[in-house]
Amino acid sequence: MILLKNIYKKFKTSSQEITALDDVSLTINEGKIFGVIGQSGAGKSTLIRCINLLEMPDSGEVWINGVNLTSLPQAKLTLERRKIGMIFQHFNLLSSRTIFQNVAFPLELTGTSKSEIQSKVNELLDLVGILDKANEYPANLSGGQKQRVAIARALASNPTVLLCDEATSALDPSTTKSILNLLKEINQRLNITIVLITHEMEVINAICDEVAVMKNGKVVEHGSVETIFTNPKEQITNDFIKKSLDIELPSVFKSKLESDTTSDSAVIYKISFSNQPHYNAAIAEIKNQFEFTPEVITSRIEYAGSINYGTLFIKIDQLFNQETNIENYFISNQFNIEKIGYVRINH
Ligand SMILES: Nc1ncnc2c1ncn2[C@@H]1O[C@H](COP(=O)(O)OP(=O)(O)OP(=O)(O)O)[C@@H](O)[C@H]1O
Repeated sequence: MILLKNIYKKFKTSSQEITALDDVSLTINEGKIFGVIGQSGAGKSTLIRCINLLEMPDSGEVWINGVNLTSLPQAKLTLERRKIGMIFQHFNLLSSRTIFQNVAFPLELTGTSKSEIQSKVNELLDLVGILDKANEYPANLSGGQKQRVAIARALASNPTVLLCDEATSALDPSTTKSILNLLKEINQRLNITIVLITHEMEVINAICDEVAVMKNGKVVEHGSVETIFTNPKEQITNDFIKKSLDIELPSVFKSKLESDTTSDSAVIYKISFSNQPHYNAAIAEIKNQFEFTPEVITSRIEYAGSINYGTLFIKIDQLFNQETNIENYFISNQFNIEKIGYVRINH
């Protein structure tokens, strides 16, 4: 378990004093994947760096598995730090060492025997899926492969905690997905507690059990991902959720969008919902009640645990005179519905 108690951290520059962490307290339970989200400058990096004391808090305590790291003398702290692995946005690999030698590095520092290093590094490279790259240099690897090496290196000292500092921010969406899947697999197979920081709710949604939202150096809201997604209390949390779900009206409709209705117009609505039956059920019920089926132009549904979130655009031809009924149907069934504009049917 990781316990942060009343952590404060200020930075002084020549012109100002910045409060990066302002009385942050958090409990991160063993074996969980805990995400910290916030905008740039919110204090996420400072927070994660305070967990392994790469950054020393001005005051407050950091406890890991019952040990108060903030009270330890340097030599003992060095030993405790070995139980905390860390990976970074830009991988931080040693360019003059092969992949094997990069992963072996922390083991060499602790005086591990050559034969032990050989078997441990091979085991780790196999775990992260790049055993075949053992003799390559980092320059010859893709971003995703480099992050796999960094993960293997971070696991070399058998840590109980893995800190991930924007570990997927430099990766494309499909590589991000594969690295997040790998982190989830490691969490489950090795029971390692993972703390990750990100500015994307999709990352939280993909693998985290719990989330803390940071703003101006404070944790403004935290809880299980399901609870936060279902019932966000802060505007900033709402904004992150919305941003992660947002879809655009396809350009073919956008270019024809008008603000006023005409005799041959169809209305375009944007509809959003959470924790609801699939929108297909609503469309089927509308067809049943009003003998008219709205056209779904585009849609997106995501899940946070068992809670779904969806956004869709629909088009309703005004000729059938059903748009008010349909609007009311969505409103009374707890969907948010917003009229975006009109498109002419015959243009
Ligand atoms: N070494 C430093 N010296 C001075 N100011 C710093 C230092 N490190 C961080 N800060 C300041 O502390 C605040 C919090 O920074 P931090 O890097 O923790 O935020 P962040 O949420 O991780 O942002 P980002 O997503 O942009 O990395 C910012 O205002 C930043 O400018």
